[in-house]
Amino acid sequence: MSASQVRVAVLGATGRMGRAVTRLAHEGGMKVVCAIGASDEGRDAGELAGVGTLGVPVVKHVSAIAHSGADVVVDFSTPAALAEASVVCAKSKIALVSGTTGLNENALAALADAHNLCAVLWEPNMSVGVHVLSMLVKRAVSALGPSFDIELVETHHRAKVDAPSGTAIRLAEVAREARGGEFVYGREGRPGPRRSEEIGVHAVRGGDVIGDHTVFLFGEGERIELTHRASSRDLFAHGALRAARWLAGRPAGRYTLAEVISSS
Ligand SMILES: NC(=O)C1=CN([C@@H]2O[C@H](COP(=O)(O)OP(=O)(O)OC[C@H]3O[C@@H](n4cnc5c(N)ncnc54)[C@H](OP(=O)(O)O)[C@@H]3O)[C@@H](O)[C@H]2O)C=CC1
Ligand SMILES: O=C(O)C1=N[C@H](C(=O)O)C[C@H](O)C1
Repeated sequence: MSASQVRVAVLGATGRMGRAVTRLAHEGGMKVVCAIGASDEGRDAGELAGVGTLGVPVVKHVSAIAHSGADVVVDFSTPAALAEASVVCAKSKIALVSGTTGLNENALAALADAHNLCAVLWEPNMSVGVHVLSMLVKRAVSALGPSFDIELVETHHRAKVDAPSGTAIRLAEVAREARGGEFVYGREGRPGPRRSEEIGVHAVRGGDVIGDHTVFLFGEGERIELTHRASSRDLFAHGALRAARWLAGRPAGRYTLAEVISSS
């Protein structure tokens, strides 16, 4: 769909990502028709996002999506809110783009059910740069072979509630698919010498870091470090809105950012 035709419901509209999504959707000519947040009920979503009054008051209930006229929901919220939205989108046949991380079994099951009834795209990282990073990781891990040790370090702002980041888990999965292995989350005590099959995953939290990911590949006498650093949340919001434009109107199914990038 062209941007001006797409009607968007923003789930998590009062949050860091949701405000960026609302602002960039509006600036990009999309119509924000619904805004959901746990607080700030009744406040205008455009004012919260710094783009002036949009006439879209924040509502608390995810069920509002059903009657909003939205073509697509863009979600950056919590696993519980995403689980609820998956059910509403599935029933109402509304497309769902979600970047929420730290998903529990309930949210994963709700998303999996929704794939059968509406178009769903869930990605732990909506940036094109991280998409390319994961291709580089796959290639480097395969080329270097088992003599190189794989460790991942992610760094995020102090307010992040899940660890390790969804992106770090995805990158670790990419490495494991390339050559097998076993995830080790942090180390403490006396774990003994590192085993070659370990894929170490480590989370650092502090300040206002938007999101850094480094994949270390340690060999004898050399190492490779593949790093992505986000310096603005806008890149994630842009990626999610690009996906939303692409996904709106598509048949039920599970879609990926890779498909969006390769075809739009
Ligand atoms: N895939 C990607 O590219 C990215 C993913 N993320 C992920 O997105 C998620 C949100 O991140 P961020 O914006 O920083 O977090 P925030 O805490 O700033 O925002 C969370 C939003 O969810 C809302 N919310 C919480 N509970 C409910 C509920 N029960 N019903 C409706 N809304 C609810 C909050 O409302 P209120 O503020 O009113 O309490 C808020 O609007 C995280 O999982 C994060 O990891 C983040 C960046 C990029
Ligand atoms: O919570 C965040 O901020 C981010 N979360 C995502 C994740 O968990 O991977 C993506 C990004 O790094 C920012």
